[in-house]
Formats: sequence, structure tokens, C-alpha cells
Amino acid sequence: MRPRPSIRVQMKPISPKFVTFEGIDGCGKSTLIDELASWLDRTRVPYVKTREPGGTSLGEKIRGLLLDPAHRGMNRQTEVLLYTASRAQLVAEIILPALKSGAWVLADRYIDATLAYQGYGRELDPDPLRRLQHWATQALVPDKTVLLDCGIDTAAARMSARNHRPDRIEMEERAFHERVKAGYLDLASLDPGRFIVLDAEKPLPEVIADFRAAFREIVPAP
Ligand SMILES: Nc1ncnc2c1ncn2[C@@H]1O[C@H](COP(=O)(O)OP(=O)(O)O)[C@@H](O)[C@H]1O
Ligand SMILES: Cc1cn([C@H]2C[C@H](O)[C@@H](COP(=O)(O)OP(=O)(O)O)O2)c(=O)[nH]c1=O
Repeated sequence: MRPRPSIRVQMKPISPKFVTFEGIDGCGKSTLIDELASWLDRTRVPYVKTREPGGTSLGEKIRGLLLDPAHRGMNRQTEVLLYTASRAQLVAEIILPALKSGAWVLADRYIDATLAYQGYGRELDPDPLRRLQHWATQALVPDKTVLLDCGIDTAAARMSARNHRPDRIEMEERAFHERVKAGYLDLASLDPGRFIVLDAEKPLPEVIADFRAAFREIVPAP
């Protein structure tokens, strides 16, 4: 009797993905996070959404300190440490447990925000900043980072259209925001495998189409 062929079922494991969204204020991050969230809903992939600074009870208190215009004289190093403290708590309390449970994490800002805003914006030495981030986040690096590249005037117009009151960082001079925007593009060019840069000046349906094209291979089919 011929031996029966063994049936091998090839299970392709779908590993959870840590996706971060970056760009200057008002570039459209929340809008795209909602887009990816409803895509994952349709494909029945569990996910957790986070935002920084904040996302935990401790982090939301730190957010209050960081964004309050009353703290305009905040020291640059203090600013770095507060953003990083909020992030350390978020990683330990929310992001790592979510990834471990098999959920995706969709993060509104992460390490690159500190490198762009405090490194380029505040003109701080990037080396200690990077070392601090590595330590504080337990070396957790995103799988993909979506950078929404958008002009300062466009982003400002979008924010004022929704009657947004500027916070302490948004009140910074234009040159600061120019450095942040250029800094983000620099960071993306240093890590092209992780970054997906989208032209966020385009009308929203086009940005969404570009985003979907970039993520077609990453989001599992339903
Ligand atoms: N490509 C786009 N074109 C026009 N308006 C946009 C675009 N992307 C986002 N918006 C709008 O701009 C505003 C800011 O977007 P949002 O996603 O909240 O930005 P962020 O989270 O980066 O601050 C929202 O009212 C949103 O609907
Ligand atoms: C996470 C992070 C944010 N920021 C800034 C960017 C924003 O101006 C502000 C966060 O405010 P937020 O209201 O969350 O802005 P947005 O919705 O546009 O992301 O903090 C830093 O300067 N460094 C950081 O590490």
C-alpha cells in the first residue's frame, strides 16, 4: 500500500504591526489613523490606537504640563524628559502588552516626534536624544512610520478651519516649524525601509488612495 501523502497546512503567521504616524501639527495624522482603523475593522484585525504625549492616565497629566501655554519658558531638556517619560509609560503600559496580545498598534506620534521637534526644532544634539529614546522605549522601533509631508500654511489653515486653539508648541515661531518639517524629511531619508512618505498637500481622497496603495501588502486580506 502506498503511504498516504501527509497534508501540510501552511499557516502564514500574521505578526502584529506597530505603525506610527508623524508630521507637523494639522497634517492629517488622526484622519489617516481612523482610515487604517476602519480598514483593520473590516479585515477583523485587532488594534489599539494611541497618541502622544498622553495615552495613559500618567501620560495625560504630562501632556497637560507640556502643552499648557503658561509653560512657555520650559527648558529644552525638561521638555525632552517630559515627552520621553510619557512615551516610556505608554510603551510599558499599552504598546508592548498590545503587541504581545497580537493587536496592531496605531500610534499618533512616537520617537521620531522627539527627534524632529526637540532635535531639529529645538536644535538639540540628536545622539543623546536617540540613546535616551532607545532606553526609555525598551528599544521598541515601529515596523512602519507614515510621514505626512505638508506645508506649514496648509496645515495651519486646516487647524484654524476646525477652530483649534494653538497649544504651547504650535505657538512657536515659523522657523521652528520649518526646522521640524525639514527634520522629518531628513529622518525619513535616513531610514527609507521604515518610512512611508505621503504628499499630504493633496486632497484627502488622493492621500487616502496613496496610503492604501502603500499598505496593500501590509494589511492582511479579510
Ligand atoms: N489631505 C487633506 N486635505 C484637506 N483636509 C484635510 C486633509 N487631511 C486632513 N484634513 C483635515 O484637516 C484637519 C486636520 O486633520 P487631522 O487629521 O486632525 O490632523 P492631525 O491629527 O495631524 O493634527 C481635519 O479637519 C481634517 O479633516
Ligand atoms: C510626541 C511629541 C510631540 N511633540 C509636539 C507636537 C505637537 O505640537 C504636540 C502634540 O500636540 P497634539 O495636540 O497631540 O498635536 P497633533 O494632534 O497635531 O499631533 O507636541 C513634541 O514636540 N515632541 C514629541 O516627542
